[in-house]
Order: sequence, then structure tokens, then C-alpha cells
Amino acid sequence: MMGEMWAQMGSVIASVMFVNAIVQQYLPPHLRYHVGRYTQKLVGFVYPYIQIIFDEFTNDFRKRSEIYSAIQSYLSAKSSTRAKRLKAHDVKDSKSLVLGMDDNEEVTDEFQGVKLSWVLRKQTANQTSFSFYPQSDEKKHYRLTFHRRHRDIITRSYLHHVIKEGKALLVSNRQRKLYINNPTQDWHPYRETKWSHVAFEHPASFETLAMDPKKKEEIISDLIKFRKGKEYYEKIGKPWKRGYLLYGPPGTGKSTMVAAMSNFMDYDVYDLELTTVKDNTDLRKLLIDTPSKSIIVIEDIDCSLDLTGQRKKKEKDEEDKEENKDPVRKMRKDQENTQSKVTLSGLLNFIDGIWSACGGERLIVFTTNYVEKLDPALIRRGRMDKHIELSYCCFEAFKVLARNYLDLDSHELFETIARLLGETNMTPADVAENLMPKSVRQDAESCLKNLIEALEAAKEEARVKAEEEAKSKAEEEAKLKVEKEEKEKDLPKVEEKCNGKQVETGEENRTKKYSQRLEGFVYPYIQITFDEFIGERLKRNEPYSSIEKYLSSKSLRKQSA
Ligand SMILES: Nc1ncnc2c1ncn2[C@@H]1O[C@H](COP(=O)(O)OP(=O)(O)OP(=O)(O)O)[C@@H](O)[C@H]1O
Ligand SMILES: [Mg+2]
Repeated sequence: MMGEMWAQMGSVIASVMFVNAIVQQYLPPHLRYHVGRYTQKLVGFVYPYIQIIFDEFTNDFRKRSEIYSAIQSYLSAKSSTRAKRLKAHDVKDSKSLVLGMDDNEEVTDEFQGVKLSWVLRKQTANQTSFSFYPQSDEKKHYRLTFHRRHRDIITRSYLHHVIKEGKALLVSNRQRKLYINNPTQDWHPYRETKWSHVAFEHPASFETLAMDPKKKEEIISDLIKFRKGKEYYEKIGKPWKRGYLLYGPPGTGKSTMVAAMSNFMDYDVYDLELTTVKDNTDLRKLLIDTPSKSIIVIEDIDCSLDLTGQRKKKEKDEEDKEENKDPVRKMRKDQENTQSKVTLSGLLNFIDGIWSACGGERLIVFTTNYVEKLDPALIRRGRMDKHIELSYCCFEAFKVLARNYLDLDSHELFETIARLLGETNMTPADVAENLMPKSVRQDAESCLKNLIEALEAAKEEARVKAEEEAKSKAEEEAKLKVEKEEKEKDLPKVEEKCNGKQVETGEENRTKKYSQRLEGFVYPYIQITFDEFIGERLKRNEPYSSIEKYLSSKSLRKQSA
């Protein structure tokens, strides 16, 4: 009986669909609308189910829908026991597999006695042209189907329950990831291609980070305050984000600290490589594509932008000339130039423009070896809220490294090391390298002795270097002094002053003298000029008046004669 009934219903639906298709094709548009409405009513009468679609991407920026991700993780828990065709997703810590439903697979669920079904649908648009991305026009969505009499339960309670559980599962199953932005030219409009990722597996932590314990505590409490600060940031009207500037010489632990921050906060790391971002618009798109609970890192920021906000042109003029000879190199450079239009103002907007608030709960970290080279606008408080200097290894930092590398809390050689660390500069990277046993037989004491030797060598090297520098400085100064004296001997001093201004000295004076001599030779006359007025107050010159009188009397005599 039941089977017959379903068969009949199926044929009715098929007929309605067929008629609808004919109507859509041949009826004028205004009639089509009415026919469509009645067809839907009719279908609703024989097919009392409601469907809700959840698309993978929600908007023009191709941002992955968080609801879609929550549903995915909720259903992956259900599908591992109920679906027949499964897909293995990320592997968390290489220990457990996360299983999800395969494309076009159906999973049923039950909530407060209501039965419903989920299907993962994949649509692939027909490819009309050749593409390097054969899968690029894929669109996925989850389709939820339930009886219309359960509409209230589903829309009011069930969906809320799915999203809440899904999000909780997302957090517990999450394998933290390290992202890197793809070069802009590799982006595709219909795919998530802006960032690529690998599993984040850096083991650094604040316990293993060698630095002044007070400073470390300060950073940890700052991070904790940030993590709990949602309401606080809302209250003060600021986007929930914080900027850290890590600066210091190479090998002092800047990158290690980023990894420690990520492990401490349980945030993903987005390593932003500015040189492959075409322009400010693409920079903004990358920002929009980063979710909350993430750390956006720009390493060596001083190498990415110069002080005026334009990209550094490392190539010199000679190199330009060479490129003109080599067409392939020139082409590559041209391509690079078209990619490098991110400006300082674009970066400033990225950090704290209106768009920076999208997503919330994000840390932005810059690292640099040369903090003094950075534009003050880039690192002012509010943009880079906390400036952290990572410096050469101090004794406290050494103790952390000794504990990490040698399981030592104290030793009689510590005193010598403390003294030497105070007398010379050595990065934690170098200290760590010296402390690391080079063979299974090497014991802690010999590692400490290694370090002492290295510190003494570094101290000696620094002394020799300082001496050489002082010597070359003294030589340079002596050379300059001799040059100056020779110049002074050679060139006459400032000769005279006229109205408080210096006139003609040295070389200028000599040239003039020769030209005057030459002039005197071919033109043996002397001229004296008497100006009518002197100075700025335009007072008449007395000699001029006398000469005028004298000459006028002369000319009168001449006339009368
Ligand atoms: N403060 C530190 N604590 C523990 N290990 C450190 C520290 N600083 C450096 N190291 C060790 O030295 C190595 C290099 O450190 P890291 O890459 O963090 O330096 P950096 O400051 O980022 O250098 P660069 O400026 O060249 O990028 C790391 O692998 C780490 O093991
Ligand atoms: Mg680094």
C-alpha cells in the first residue's frame, strides 16, 4: 500500500515538474510568474517538505560561511556513524581522523522526535573555456529537508543547536594552521585561493622562550587580558585587535615568540608576505579572509616598505641597464613592479582602518631588526600597541636555555657565564647552539665549557674589532686633518668682507686675478664707477654730486667756447 502511494506521488510530482518546465519555456514572462506560484502551491500540497540551503560561500568576497563550517563539523560527528560514504578531513596531531560526509551523501538526524535530512550537494558549472583550474566553478551547499509542520522547532531551536554544537566541535577538533598568502596572480575568483596552509607544529612556548622573566610575565598577562577583552573592547569602542612590534638583532627570538604566542592563545598564524601582494585592494581582501582567533604576522617589515611608503627598489641603476639587455629578466622585473603597489597608507589602513574590525579577536605582529628605520606612523601606539624588544642573551635568559637544553638549574660554572654575558653580546640563538650537546656522550659540563669558550672568543673578537675601529677612526681623522691643512696652505683665506658678506676666496679669486691680468694686457684702461645712490636708503652719493657739478661746469665752458 505504502509503496504504491509513494509511486503515485512520485509520478504526480514528475508530471507537475514536466508541465512547469514546458510553461517556463513557452509562456510569456508575466504569465510565467502566476503559473510558477500556483505550481509551487500544488507541489507544496503533494510535497509538504521545506528545504533550507546553506551555501559554502556567502558573499562577493568569497569568504567561507562560518555557519557552513559549523554545520560541516556537526554533521561530520553524525556522518561517521550514519553515512555510507565518508571523506577523511584534517588529521589532528596525527592522532585522530576527522570524518565528514562525502559529496551528494545524505545523513539523517533527529531532534526532539523530529526527523530531518541533510544532503551535501556539489554543483559544477559547465566549463565553456579552457582553465588551469578544472574544479574552479564548484559550488557546495548543505540542504536541510524537514516536514513543514516542524518549521518552528527547526528554525527556532534545531538550527541554533546545530550551530552551537558545530562550533564547539570545530574548536575541539581544530588543528591549528600556518597560512601563507598566495601571490595575487594565482588567485581565482571562484575559489578560496588567497591563503594556503600547512599544519602548525612549532613547539615553542613561553616556558622555553629565553628572556627576562618580568618581561615575559608582562607579555603573558597582556595576551590573557586581550583574550578575555571582548566586552572591554566593545565598551571602549575599539575593534578587538592588538598590535605587537617585536624588534631586536637577528637570532634573538622574534619568530620564536610569534610561535609561542600562537601556541599560548591557540590562534592560527597568517604569515603575510607583502612582496607578493599586488595592491592595497588585494591587501584588504587578504585581511577580510582572515577569521577571528588569528595572528597576522609580517616578518621583517623594514624590508617590505620604505619610509615614504613606496616599495624598496633594491635594484641599482647598473642592474637596470643589465636588465634591459636581458629580456627575460626585464619581463620578470616588470611583472614584479606591477605586483608591488602596496603603499604605507594601504598598510596603515590594513592595521587600523575601518576594515580592520572585520572578524575581530586578532593579533597583528610585525617583526624587524631595525626599528629605527620604520615610519613612526606605522608603529605608533594604537597601531602597534605593544613594543617588545628582544635583545642579547642576559643571565636570566641563559638560565631558561640551560634548563631547556641541559636540564640544569644551577652549576658552579654559572657564575663565570653570568660575568661573561655581562661583558659581551651574544644572541640567544648562539647561546642555544653552544649549549646543545653535539653527541650523545657530551655531558652538561662540557656544554657549559663550550659556551664559556665561545663567550671568551666573542669577547676577544669584540675587543679586536673595537680596537681596529678605533684605529681606523684615528687614521681617518688624521687623514682629514692633513687634507685640511694642505687645502689651507694652497688656498688663500677669505680675503675681504663687504657689507658683512664674504667675497671671492681661493680658487675663485685666483681665476679672477688671471682674467684681470689678461684683460689689462689687451685693454690698458682703468675704470672707476661712482654710483648715484649709496645703500638701501637711497641717499645720494656726495662724490657723485660733486662730479656731476664739475662735469656740468666743464660742458658749459665747452659750449660757450
Ligand atoms: N629568546 C629565545 N629563546 C629561545 N630560543 C631562542 C631565542 N632566541 C633565539 N632562539 C633560538 O634561535 C633560533 C632563531 O631564533 P628566531 O628565528 O626566533 O630569531 P629571530 O629573532 O626571529 O631572527 P631573525 O631576525 O633573523 O628573523 C630559534 O630556532 C631558537 O631555537
Ligand atoms: Mg625571524
